[in-house]
Amino acid sequence: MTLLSVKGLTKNFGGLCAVSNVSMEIGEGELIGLIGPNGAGKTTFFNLLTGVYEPSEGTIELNVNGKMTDIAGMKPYRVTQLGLARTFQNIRLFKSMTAIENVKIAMHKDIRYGSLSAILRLPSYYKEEERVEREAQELLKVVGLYEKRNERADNLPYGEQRRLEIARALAARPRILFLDEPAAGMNPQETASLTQLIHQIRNDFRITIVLIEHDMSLVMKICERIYVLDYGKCIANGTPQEIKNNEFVIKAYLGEEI
Ligand SMILES: Nc1ncnc2c1ncn2[C@@H]1O[C@H](COP(=O)(O)OP(=O)(O)OP(=O)(O)O)[C@@H](O)[C@H]1O
Repeated sequence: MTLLSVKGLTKNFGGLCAVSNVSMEIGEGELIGLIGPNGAGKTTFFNLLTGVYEPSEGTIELNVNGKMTDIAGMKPYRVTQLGLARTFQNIRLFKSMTAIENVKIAMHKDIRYGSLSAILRLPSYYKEEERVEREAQELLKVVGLYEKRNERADNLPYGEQRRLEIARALAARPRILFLDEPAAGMNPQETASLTQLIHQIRNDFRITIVLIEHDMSLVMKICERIYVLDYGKCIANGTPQEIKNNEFVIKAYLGEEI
């Protein structure tokens, strides 16, 4: 089943065409890689899908209860409500909050008590707070940060901050998770364990994942399909094997190992 359908997506910044006529079909449960040299337009593409930018041209349709719905230009909070969550290339945690507070704050959209219950501290308030606490703890276990749940986010090593961002994105119960360079700044061991984690999340949470990544070992190991951007254009898409052998891709990465 098609979950997200992107057609002819284009974004111009003045005279620069950062994303040019890109189309992409994403099926439910797929794990898709988006690669390309620096400045190819990958983050801009994510920003268009998650409502940060309005497209200059093109359509973005999300399957909402079986109906393809145009989400292009919708506000980011609305896009999140419809089931798209993301992490950022430059980590955006609440630095002075603890790990668990960072996860809990992302659950606000489905908190089930009213403001009156909160002010009067009614039983429904405590019950709901317990549920949120329990779910946040479970998510921290998934990403391997349960023991560090009470540490401030900015005291965590870089690799753990990236994992915390993933837990926070999962707290929004997404249908599609967009990961922007999740392995950036990680050493080879951290990257290997992150690779496993992403695979496990896709299988356990039964969600669709699209990731931007420069680490080819990660991309080639877990992505079922890969799209390649170069100067804003999609120059190839296919299985990891097809991408490895694609002459346009080899040219775009001239001299680099794919
Ligand atoms: N808000 C903006 N205003 C003007 N130009 C922008 C803006 N955002 C991105 N660009 C330009 O658009 C092009 C694509 O940038 P983008 O960040 O999407 O590339 P990328 O593939 O994610 O790169 P990297 O791998 O280095 O993160 C670049 O030339 C960038 O300078």
